[in-house]
Amino acid sequence: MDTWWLKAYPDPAYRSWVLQTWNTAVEHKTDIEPQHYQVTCKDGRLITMEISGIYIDNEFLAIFKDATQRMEAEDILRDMAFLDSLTQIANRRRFDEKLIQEFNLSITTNSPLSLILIDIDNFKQFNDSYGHLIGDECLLKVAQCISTAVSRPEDFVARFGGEEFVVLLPQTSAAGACNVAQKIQHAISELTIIYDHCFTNKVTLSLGINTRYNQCDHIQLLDGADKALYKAKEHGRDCIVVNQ
Ligand SMILES: Nc1nc2c(ncn2[C@@H]2O[C@H](COP(=O)(O)OP(=O)(O)OP(=O)(O)O)[C@@H](O)[C@H]2O)c(=O)[nH]1
Repeated sequence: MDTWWLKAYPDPAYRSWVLQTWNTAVEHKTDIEPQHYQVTCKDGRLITMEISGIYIDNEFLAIFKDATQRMEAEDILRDMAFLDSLTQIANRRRFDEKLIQEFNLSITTNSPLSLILIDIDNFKQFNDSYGHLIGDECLLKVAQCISTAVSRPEDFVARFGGEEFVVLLPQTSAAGACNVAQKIQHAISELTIIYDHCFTNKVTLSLGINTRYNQCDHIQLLDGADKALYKAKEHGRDCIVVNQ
């Protein structure tokens, strides 16, 4: 049995936590609620077991279920619910959740929070010239460019809808957000999309920035970025505007 414990739970800290959970249940003669444990198989594979225990007349009945496949399926479903299938970045639903989380965190920690709303310029014309498939490829490449330009782990990129993207920048002032917006513009200026063996016209973006200010709520934060984006379009596109 000791050898089994060593093999199934090679990490000493994790093994001691699992043992403690089980020993406590045995001591208190209580059932063990189903929990997931990472168990190492004989061949070294790591699987997730759902393990529960029922205490019956001084005996303990342990129930082991391999939950690996179910959890993988759940991961896929979660990804499908929160990932945009075309661009493989977070979707609008995920962004809406994240915005509220980060907004509340920025109030609690009294730190700045900036948001960049991005729209591909004249995308209707792009689709009309090259077709929807190349349009879709363009959206995927723009999403990749934005994600690569945004480097800090806490920064968050999502497809806002259609040809619009959004970047959420925790702990970032308006000046910092401008730097990120410039990096995105630079990355896009180097973007190439091939149509019929030739490069398509250059893709450009309009970007609107807003930073959380006192008394504003998360809707106003988004609304301010939208107003700035509208101004960027009015100013002739391919530019960055900060909401004042
Ligand atoms: N290929 C493709 N096109 C999309 C997708 N979502 C939105 N679009 C297209 O994006 C275009 C957006 O057009 P408009 O809202 O007129 O904006 P625009 O042409 O970019 O003009 P400005 O924003 O003013 O620069 C429309 O033609 C939509 O059909 C998509 O998933 N794939």
